[in-house]
Amino acid sequence: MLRLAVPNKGSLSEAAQAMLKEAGYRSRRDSKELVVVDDANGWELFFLRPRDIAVYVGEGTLDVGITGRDMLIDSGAAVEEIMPLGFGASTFRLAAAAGTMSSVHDLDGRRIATSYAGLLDKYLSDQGVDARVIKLDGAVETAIRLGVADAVADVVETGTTLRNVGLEVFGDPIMKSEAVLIKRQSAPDTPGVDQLVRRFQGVVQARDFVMMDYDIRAERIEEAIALTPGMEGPTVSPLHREGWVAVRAMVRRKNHQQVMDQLWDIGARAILVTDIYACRL
Ligand SMILES: Nc1ncnc2c1ncn2[C@@H]1O[C@H](COP(=O)(O)OP(=O)(O)OP(=O)(O)O)[C@@H](O)[C@H]1O
Ligand SMILES: O=P(O)(O)OC[C@H]1O[C@H](OP(=O)(O)OP(=O)(O)O)[C@H](O)[C@@H]1O
Ligand SMILES: [Mg+2]
Repeated sequence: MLRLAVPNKGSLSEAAQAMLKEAGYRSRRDSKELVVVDDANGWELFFLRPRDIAVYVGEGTLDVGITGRDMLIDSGAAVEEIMPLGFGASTFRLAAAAGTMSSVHDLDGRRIATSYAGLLDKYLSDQGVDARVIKLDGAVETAIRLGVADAVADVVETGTTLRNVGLEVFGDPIMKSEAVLIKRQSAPDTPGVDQLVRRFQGVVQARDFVMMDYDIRAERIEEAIALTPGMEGPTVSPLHREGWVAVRAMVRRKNHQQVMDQLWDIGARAILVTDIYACRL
């Protein structure tokens, strides 16, 4: 049996379980279940804190894990990224009371609160800044108000948490993160892990693309193919109506409305867009 680590709580937990389910793996019945055996696929799933996952995988006790890229870097564990998973996007940033700081160099000799001390230490030394890092477990935004720190370094997604306590980001973003699949550094490829990666890639692609079907006059087909080139090339089939063809192609979800506008302008009609339930490209 291969072993996969899945976040048991926090921002990545639900999305990671949804991905496993879509990829055909068992998920847990309730949030108190810490180990799930998926006999059909030959995997044991371990539900662990996202922060600990890189450590377990780095020690070689688990084959692969799902965690945040920021947590991977923060852990300093001997792990490497196999693939990004397309959820849990966030940016790791510096913040301070509005108008008080403008660059990382303003932090020289100051105190910075964070729950990502490994990541912050590395950034400060790369930037040649000598500051004191105060390691906290969470809710670090409050540390400034309570006089424990002059600035914070934390995950920002919508910015709501910072705004609520009157803080503002400053300096360059430290890093962009998202959920990633990880393995131990230079661990050999195994068929079971390759299969999991292919399934996850299928889920990411099924979410990224839609299927587009439309009818168009045969003489406009080259223009249409330029707009919807598909993967290996679109499927073009004859229509019962003389001089018309039907086209079927995968299109990036985020562009699909623009593509529909452009197809309409060159005379395409009966344009249909459907979700892709699963795929292997
Ligand atoms: N608001 C958010 N939006 C998107 N991703 C986030 C957000 N907060 C954290 N993350 C990401 O989720 C990952 C794990 O963070 P999370 O907050 O779940 O862990 P934690 O702080 O250890 O757990 P908890 O918050 O339950 O104590 C990190 O990679 C982080 O970048
Ligand atoms: O920009 P926003 O959308 O407001 O999200 C960012 C917040 O989300 C996370 O907190 P979490 O809920 O994980 O609590 P924690 O600080 O205890 O980890 C993170 O630490 C920020 O506080
Ligand atoms: Mg958190």
